[in-house]
Amino acid sequence: MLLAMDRVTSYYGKTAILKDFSFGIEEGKCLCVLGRNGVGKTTLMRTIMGLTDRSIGDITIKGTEIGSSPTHVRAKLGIGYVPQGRGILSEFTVRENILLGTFARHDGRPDIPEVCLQMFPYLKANLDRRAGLLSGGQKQQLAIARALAVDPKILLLDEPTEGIQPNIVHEIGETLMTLNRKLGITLLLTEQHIRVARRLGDAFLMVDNGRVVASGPMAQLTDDVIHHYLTI
Ligand SMILES: Nc1ncnc2c1ncn2[C@@H]1O[C@H](COP(=O)(O)OP(=O)(O)OP(=O)(O)O)[C@@H](O)[C@H]1O
Repeated sequence: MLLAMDRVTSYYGKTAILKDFSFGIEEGKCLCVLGRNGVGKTTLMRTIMGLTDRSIGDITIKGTEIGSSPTHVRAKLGIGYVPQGRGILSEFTVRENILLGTFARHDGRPDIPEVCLQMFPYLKANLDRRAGLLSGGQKQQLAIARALAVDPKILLLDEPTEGIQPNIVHEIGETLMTLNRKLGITLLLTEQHIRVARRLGDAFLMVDNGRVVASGPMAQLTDDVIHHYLTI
């Protein structure tokens, strides 16, 4: 397994949000995390990055235990993170936003890796543009480019298509497909669009009330499972 959790419970204050949570993702695969609003999907991402108040249980990357490591150490071990809402700094340029990602590179190189620009011609042509002027889809590209700047083995993406115009959702899906299938970057993402999840994911993880309630190869994500856990 590239990344794995074994019986992890994660807390905000004294409240356990993620409970006894176990899963694994093999190198090169794409795992889609599904579940209704508020079930703990974002908390899962933040727990992997070390951004909740506290967690117990094992979190490993390539067998190395990271559950008590600070966030920057986890990033350096090859975990890139595209947070919900993207976390773009509006007053900074496209270039500066991407460079922010390079701080966590394991080789310490402070330049923009070629892959970031190859993937996103718009960003390449607009490096000096203020990020606040970008469209939602372009900001999402920028957040992905910034996460790629750490040269990650695995990319965590929290709702990458949220708040994006319907016609661009497909485009973001294609970008993620390229990262996974062509560049071999392992993906762990939360996704509201079932069609996108089905197309991208090798496997799924259904979360309810902070626990894994169903999981398996994407072919096993039946309409029944969706109906049971996702419709209100
Ligand atoms: N910083 C925080 N402090 C305390 N409680 C929090 C914090 N962040 C989230 N929670 C709580 O943890 C639970 C899970 O939230 P989380 O954001 O992980 O869910 P989610 O599945 O990602 O939902 P959404 O899709 O709405 O973002 C919620 O009950 C939420 O109120």
